Amino acid sequence: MAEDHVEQAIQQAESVEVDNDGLVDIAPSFHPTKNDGYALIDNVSTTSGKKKLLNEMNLLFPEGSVSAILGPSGAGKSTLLNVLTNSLSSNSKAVADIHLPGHSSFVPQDDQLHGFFTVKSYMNHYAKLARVNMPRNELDAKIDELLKQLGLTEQKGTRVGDIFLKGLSGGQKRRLSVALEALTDPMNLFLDEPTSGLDAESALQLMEFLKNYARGASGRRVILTIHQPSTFIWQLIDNVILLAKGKLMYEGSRENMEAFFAKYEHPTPREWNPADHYVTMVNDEFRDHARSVDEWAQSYQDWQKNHHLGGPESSSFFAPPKRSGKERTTSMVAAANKGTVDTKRSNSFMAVGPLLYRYFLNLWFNPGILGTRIAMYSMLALMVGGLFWELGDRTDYESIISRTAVLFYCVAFFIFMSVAVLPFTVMERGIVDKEVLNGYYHPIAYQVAQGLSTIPAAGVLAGLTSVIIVFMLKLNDGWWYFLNMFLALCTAEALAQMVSHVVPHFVIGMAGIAGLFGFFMLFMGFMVLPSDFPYGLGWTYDVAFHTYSWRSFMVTEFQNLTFDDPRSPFATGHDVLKFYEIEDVNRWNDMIVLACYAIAIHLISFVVLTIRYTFFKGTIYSLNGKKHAG
Ligand SMILES: Nc1ncnc2c1ncn2[C@@H]1O[C@H](COP(=O)(O)OP(=O)(O)OP(=O)(O)O)[C@@H](O)[C@H]1O
Repeated sequence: MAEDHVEQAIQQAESVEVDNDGLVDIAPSFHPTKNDGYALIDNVSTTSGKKKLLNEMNLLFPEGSVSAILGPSGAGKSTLLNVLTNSLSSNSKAVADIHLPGHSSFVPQDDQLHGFFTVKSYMNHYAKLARVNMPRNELDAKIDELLKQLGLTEQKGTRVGDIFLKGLSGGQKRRLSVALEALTDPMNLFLDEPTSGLDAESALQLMEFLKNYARGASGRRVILTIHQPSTFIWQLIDNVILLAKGKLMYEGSRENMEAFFAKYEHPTPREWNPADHYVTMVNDEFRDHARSVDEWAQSYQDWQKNHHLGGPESSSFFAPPKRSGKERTTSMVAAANKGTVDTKRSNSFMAVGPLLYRYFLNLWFNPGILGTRIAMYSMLALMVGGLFWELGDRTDYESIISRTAVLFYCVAFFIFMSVAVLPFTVMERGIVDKEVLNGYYHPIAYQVAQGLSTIPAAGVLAGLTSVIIVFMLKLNDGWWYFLNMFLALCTAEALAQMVSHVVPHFVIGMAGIAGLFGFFMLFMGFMVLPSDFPYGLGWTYDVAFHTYSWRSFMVTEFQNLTFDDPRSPFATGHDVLKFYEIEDVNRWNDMIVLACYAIAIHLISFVVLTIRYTFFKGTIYSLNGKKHAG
């Protein structure tokens, strides 16, 4: 019985037809055309060159096909996907020529989504981000159709959900991630493990959607990694790239794969899932099989010389496309006539508007960002108000100490609380990474939106604390108090955002920013007078932005006061300011310094983000030694 099976498979392998221009028809549903993509990989390694992540391989991504990158854990699937999407990590490099014409979109494995959007409003948001140029009714119809195909029609009004509010299930989130990218009809749709975590029916529906998507217009292709395709899903894959230990085990039509394994005496037992069989046969990490990974790699080299168009030995790899009615399936021909969505994305700066809108929604719906801080600031301002009730009416000695203590607290604590924005910007980074990679906007557009979005938040918090504290304590010049607190918060948030762009985890970011604020508090001129700074540390007084805020608070409060307490060494507020060596301070100058400080930090953030997204990733060199563009 098994022998029959082997015989049948070998016959299938050997029955491939060679046509009169010398090209090989390897399977009826796999016909390269001029739109086919390819990747000629020489090698992928760590930057030190010590570890080879992928060996030499030539891969073909036929037009209209679903290509699956398959292999055991650690085979190099993600590395290959990263090479194809030009998103290699900074400690790796590649030498490869990649030709995947048209716009590409990548759907990462972990769904990078904001929780406050509903399914429909998220689709609309992405249409705006990508600047889809389509009449409203057509866009609505397209969104409805996509949601229908992905089984999300009933969830149209459901929120995505987050840690605060349960929303879509994991599988629904995955399908939404696909719908968001499919909305703008990328030519190359990449997906990392799109079916992991989905139930059998959802996974099948998603794969059917992807297959139809690939066939949906000429020049499209879907490239995905997959761990364990079910038997149903396996039938929907057109093209397979099987990897093990960074080596190519098989590349080509799925339909011809059985013939390859049968030829080398490993046909799939009838009751087995073929994908499981192939992946198991090339996995020698746990136990030895009859053939080692190297032997399989060599077998494939031998095989492709005779059976594959894309082999390195094949002069037809770059041959002109073979086009005839017979060569393309009916669905592909029909699809070729369909248009694709007109978008104006490509790192557009116009995305600032939709990004800003998204930030405001985030502020409004995400209690962790603004709600908790409003509660904390109000509660503490009320406590300060209660403790120092009507302090402004007092002219005794203790009131001088109380005033300086309160003003120190306002600068130190309220600014310190800005650290709360950091976790949310770090957590959002995955979303931004995905959107920048997919070309929705330039990182600078993101930074501008982020910077602008801090203004209303800082305004609300500064307004709230100013009203409560100035009113309850009867402090001088409420407007000055507000302006000072507002600019100090803007600067602190800019700093927290900048730190969030560089730290690997928000805990490290919070520790870093807490340390920085602690440093600034020490050197702002309250704990140590500027003239008492140890030699060589004078610059810290000017660098700490707390300095400008604190001394402006002090000048605003003390400048016109007189004290009638004989115990007080200070007869006037001016004497107090003189003691702190800030009697000549010009508040306007300090406010300008604070504003410039915030702007300078945002400018540094531009540079940091540009480096992060442009230079801080693995380089792909072309086979002739040049750097890969984009
Ligand atoms: N930048 C790197 N530096 C060092 N080793 C790396 C780097 N990137 C990947 N590797 C190693 O290369 C191998 C392939 O990794 P990759 O993530 O591509 O595998 P995978 O097939 O996607 O695995 P899985 O299915 O488990 O996600 C692994 O052994 C991994 O440790």
